[in-house]
Amino acid sequence: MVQVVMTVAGSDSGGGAGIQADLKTFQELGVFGTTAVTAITVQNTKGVREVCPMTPAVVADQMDAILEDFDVACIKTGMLFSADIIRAVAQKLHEFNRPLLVIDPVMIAKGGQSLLLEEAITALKTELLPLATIVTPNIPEAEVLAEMKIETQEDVEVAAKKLLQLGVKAVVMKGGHRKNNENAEDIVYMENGEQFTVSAKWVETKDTHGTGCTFSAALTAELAKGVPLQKAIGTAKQFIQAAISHGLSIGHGHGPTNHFAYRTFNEVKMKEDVINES
Ligand SMILES: Nc1ncnc2c1ncn2[C@@H]1O[C@H](COP(=O)(O)OP(=O)(O)OP(=O)(O)O)[C@@H](O)[C@H]1O
Ligand SMILES: Cc1ncc(COP(=O)(O)O)c(N)n1
Repeated sequence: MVQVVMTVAGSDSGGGAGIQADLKTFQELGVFGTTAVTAITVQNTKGVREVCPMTPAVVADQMDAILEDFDVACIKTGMLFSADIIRAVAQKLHEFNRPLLVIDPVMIAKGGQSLLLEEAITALKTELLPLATIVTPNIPEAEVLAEMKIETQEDVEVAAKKLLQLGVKAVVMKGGHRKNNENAEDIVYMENGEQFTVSAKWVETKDTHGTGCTFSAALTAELAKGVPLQKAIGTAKQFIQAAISHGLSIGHGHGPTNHFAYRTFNEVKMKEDVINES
């Protein structure tokens, strides 16, 4: 039976990030995607021109409609925009028995525009993160959530541990913003103290619009299928690596990643395992 997943995120009219990236990724990985739209963004590869948030009640109603009808195996959150929307989402998760939850703590678009109000950070930390199966911050997002500067490898670990203390079960510290990261390494910290890395090959490209959304959507799809966490993260890494390295080069700014590359270029799938135990 096909697994149903839901993304609670913003719409990207440019199609490379947000709800659109999530649905394309879900489709490619064989799960049935549903949505609760938190905001409409007027956006293309050159940036975000306008943000039009939904009311928290409409976000909650969309979640209700899906969760009372389908047996949703895994939910992911992306752009949540405001504290009120975050509270509405957290309340629905409690009401519907907290399914598996992937939180991509989206804060700032590649073009620099804010996708999360500053007033929402406390609600994200105190109301939503404690419900997470896994959270996937990039380095600037981890700095905000852990309230510290991240410069060294030790800083990455200290910040991850702070997030685990909020009640998150696992943290993927994504490496897309780390300097000299030629293995595109992401580091995963688990609540039981285990850690491992996933790595690939750094791709020199400007076409990275939606990398974080696509990675967390792939992870959501795999978890929904019952794949264990470590293997699910490995597949998500292969999916995003294929999507970046076969970038589409469309638009005039940061082009989108190629969501169908993982399926099309199966040499990537056959690559040796991306997981490195430490
Ligand atoms: N140029 C690149 N080459 C290879 N892998 C990359 C590259 N840029 C990002 N990645 C990988 O893509 C995934 C997403 O990481 P990234 O840090 O870019 O997320 P993000 O900043 O949240 O994305 P977004 O900007 O879309 O929100 C990670 O696995 C990261 O290692
Ligand atoms: C609706 C929405 N959600 C997420 C992102 C982040 O993606 P990026 O950092 O690549 O711009 C975005 N730009 N728009």
